[in-house]
Amino acid sequence: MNGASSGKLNLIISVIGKILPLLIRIAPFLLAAIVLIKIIVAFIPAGQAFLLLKSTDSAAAALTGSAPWIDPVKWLLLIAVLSAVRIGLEAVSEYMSVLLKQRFEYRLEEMLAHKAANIPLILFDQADYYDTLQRAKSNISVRGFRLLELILTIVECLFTLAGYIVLLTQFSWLLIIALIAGTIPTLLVHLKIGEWNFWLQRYQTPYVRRLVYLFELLTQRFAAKELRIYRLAPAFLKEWGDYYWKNAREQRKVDKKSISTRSGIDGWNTVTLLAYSVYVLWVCFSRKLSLGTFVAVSQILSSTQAQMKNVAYSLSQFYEESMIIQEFFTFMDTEEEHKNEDKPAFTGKVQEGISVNNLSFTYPGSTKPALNNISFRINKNETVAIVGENGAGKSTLIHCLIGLHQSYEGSITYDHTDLKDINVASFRNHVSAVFQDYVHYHGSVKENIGFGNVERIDNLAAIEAAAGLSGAAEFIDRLPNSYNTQVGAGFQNAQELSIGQWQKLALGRAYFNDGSIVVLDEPTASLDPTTESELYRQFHQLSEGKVTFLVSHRLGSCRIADRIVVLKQGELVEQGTHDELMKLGGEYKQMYESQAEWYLQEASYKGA
Ligand SMILES: Nc1ncnc2c1ncn2[C@@H]1O[C@H](COP(=O)(O)OP(=O)(O)OP(=O)(O)O)[C@@H](O)[C@H]1O
Repeated sequence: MNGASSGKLNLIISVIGKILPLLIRIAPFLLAAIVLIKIIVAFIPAGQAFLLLKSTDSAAAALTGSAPWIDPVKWLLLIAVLSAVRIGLEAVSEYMSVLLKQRFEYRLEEMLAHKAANIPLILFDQADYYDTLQRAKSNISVRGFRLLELILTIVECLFTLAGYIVLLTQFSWLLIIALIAGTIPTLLVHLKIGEWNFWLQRYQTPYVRRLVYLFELLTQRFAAKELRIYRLAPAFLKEWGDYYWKNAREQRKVDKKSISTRSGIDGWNTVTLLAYSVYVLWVCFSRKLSLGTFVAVSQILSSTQAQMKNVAYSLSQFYEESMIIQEFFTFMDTEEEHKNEDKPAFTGKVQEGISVNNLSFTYPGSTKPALNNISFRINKNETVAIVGENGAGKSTLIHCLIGLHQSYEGSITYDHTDLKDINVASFRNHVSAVFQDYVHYHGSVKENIGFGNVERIDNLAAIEAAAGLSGAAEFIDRLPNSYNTQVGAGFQNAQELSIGQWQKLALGRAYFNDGSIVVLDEPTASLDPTTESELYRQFHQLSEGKVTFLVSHRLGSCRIADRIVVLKQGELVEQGTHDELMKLGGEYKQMYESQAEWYLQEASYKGA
């Protein structure tokens, strides 16, 4: 066996080795019953071929008057009984397959979703991750079950072939060897075709993702406004069409090659069948065998060739599917976030302070660090404002501080424990966050706030209190079903909210969570001035007795912070209180004054 074939075989064996144990764990009895039925059904054609021989011979005898006419009828009746048994067993096995399929599909999708929820956040920023995920999830459940169907088809065909071969041993060994040898080209050709299709799919993954993205731009709500205002639809449609036809052209090329190769091999099979038939005729003639033998062997011949072709085709399909399923298992091998389950739990509250020492972080694939050698300290119960121009590294710093990015250099210590030595789940239990890109949960208002702490999600009084603090209560009371109103466009009977209202719900989540570490990354970007002022007025309610990280471009709001950290191109350039930084006359003062200037100009313009 050459290297390429052993590689194919290894792949097939390795995939079977992963899929079968999974199936056995999910539904051992169902699987066993289906396999048993397939094996019984597999022997029926050989039995029918034998009965055909008997019925043909007894019909020939009845026609010459040497046997009663009822003899062939008995044999024909038995053939019909076998057909009925086959139909009944196949129906039972089909229904069992539906049951098995549901369990199997559920398990594969559950594994995929569980993995995606536990991999490092950083992977979500990498194209490679999306390509692997796209390949892993592309109809994974359907494909997974298809593998099982193919295994069962191959098993059934092999048993049917075994039955035929037992019958043929009585006739000619040479014919058996010729039949097996004649199948090898068919098998190789189908494997090759499977390989062509797989590599095409693999190569096209990024283009297919682009296609899907463009189609979503054209059809989904998030881009609908800009598409109309900037009249972008024709350009996107053209790009979508270009990608569509690029992929289609490549697929056509592979299909053309596959069809012509397949036709060639079908031609070869026709020629070999003719040769086998002539040989059978010659054997029957020279050994003076009965007409029934000739008819039965001829039927076995064409059935054997069809079954062998089926095995070859199923094997090639299996190989193609195996290569795709392999992507699923590759994805399942992705290393998960460090959970530090064996490490001590977080104390629940910062008792002394947090130290950031020489913290650096570089995004994968990037040559420039997003954070470069940053050091500062935060005391207990302090509010720290992190400011800086766009792209300075504020969000990245926050993600490191709360352990969402784990692959940083340097250290972050909470009291005297390194963040990397704290049990992650216990730490996250105490973090409340409003991220810049907070989520719009398409569900009820109650859930949108309650997701801040799912363990207390049924505590409506606490949810209402959180909504009161975040400024959401007022608009919630005006909603048709108050806290039970379904929100988020695109679902039946759901009401869409304004961006500011969504942000108030996100703030409500943070209030409801009541963690001792609070992250507010642009928490008021979409709030109206009155709500924003109110939020900062009652800021102590959110931050009292806690450590709060606040990112805001509205520098006026940073005055409530005990400490301000100024970032520039990933480096910490200044830190201190508002007054200290104003006195320093550096980056912060310049930013603050350029913003204040605008308000002053506005005031003088109004006064004029
Ligand atoms: N996923 C990513 N992959 C590579 N580089 C990234 C990624 N996310 C951010 N960056 C880069 O890291 C730097 C810091 O980004 P970050 O989002 O932390 O800035 P920021 O100060 O929060 O900006 P803004 O004020 O615009 O929100 C930027 O140069 C940005 O281009």
